Amino acid sequence: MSSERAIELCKAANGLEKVILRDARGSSAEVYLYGGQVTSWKNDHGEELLFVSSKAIFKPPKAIRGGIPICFPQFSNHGSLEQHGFARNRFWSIDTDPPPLPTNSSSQVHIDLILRPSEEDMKIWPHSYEFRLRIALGPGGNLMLISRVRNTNTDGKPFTFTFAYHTYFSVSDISEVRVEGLETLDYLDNLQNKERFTEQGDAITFESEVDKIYLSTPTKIAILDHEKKRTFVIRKDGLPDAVVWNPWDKKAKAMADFGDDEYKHMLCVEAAAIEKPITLKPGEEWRGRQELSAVPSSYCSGQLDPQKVLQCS
Ligand SMILES: O=P(O)(O)OC[C@H]1O[C@@H](O)[C@H](O)[C@@H](O)[C@@H]1O
Repeated sequence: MSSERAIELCKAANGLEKVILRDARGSSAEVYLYGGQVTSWKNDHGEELLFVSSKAIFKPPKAIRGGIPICFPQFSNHGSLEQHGFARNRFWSIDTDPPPLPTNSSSQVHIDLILRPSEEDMKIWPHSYEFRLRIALGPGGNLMLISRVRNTNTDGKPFTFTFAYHTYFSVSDISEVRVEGLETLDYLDNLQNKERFTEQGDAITFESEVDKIYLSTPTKIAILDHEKKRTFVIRKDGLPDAVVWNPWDKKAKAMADFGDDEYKHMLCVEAAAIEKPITLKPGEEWRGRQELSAVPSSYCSGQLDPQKVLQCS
């Protein structure tokens, strides 16, 4: 753990343990050890940037509805495991002595978590692994997540997995939101038997349920919230795909842990590795990194490059 004063471990809902990170300028993040899940990210004005449902159930075995669930070792129902794998409803531990990372994130306020399989887990996914997750508050209050998955099998066997940072962004009104960086890309539509389509030229806007896996996406994606005059920028490495999900009204009503109207105030854009699953031989390690920033923005229609969106703020 870095700088003790900036990190607090406390008991939260239902006795679950939560780590709070605070940087010198007042940005903060909260992480539940249950799920290794970020449940809050606030800017230096104390504004919440992530969505967590008012109906979220903070109790195992249900995953927490909102924040940044970790989907591992399976995204969605792309395999025989439970939906989105099991990492999001396991208890992670604080990793007090993680191997160094070749980034400068160790100088920032950060916490390292680790997940290893239990004997029960080995029955459903018979592989030995170490999943290390670093959560850091970077310059300007950026939220960085770095995942490292290592194959520690002693039987010589490789394993294969899919992965997503299932980030729920808080938005003012979904009808006023547009996503830039995914136009003209191919996607698999989960609402149409995972059939493959090509997105048309315009930035993506929302007027009904959406559940798409965009393939081979750029490393930067922007979410423009017109009403809030805020732009989220997602930067990602090792995560070629991006899922865009909003349940809209009917699915919202069908989810017990989600308010009927809450779909208006959230959008999931999920940095992911799905189409080409990751295979690791014993001793090999995979790394997947996501950095989120939130900046004030004016409405810049048709800017395909998120960097330009930043420049015109
Ligand atoms: O309800 P869950 O298991 O958290 O999943 C929520 C959604 O997660 C998205 O990532 C999937 O693409 C959707 O198909 C799914 O409905």
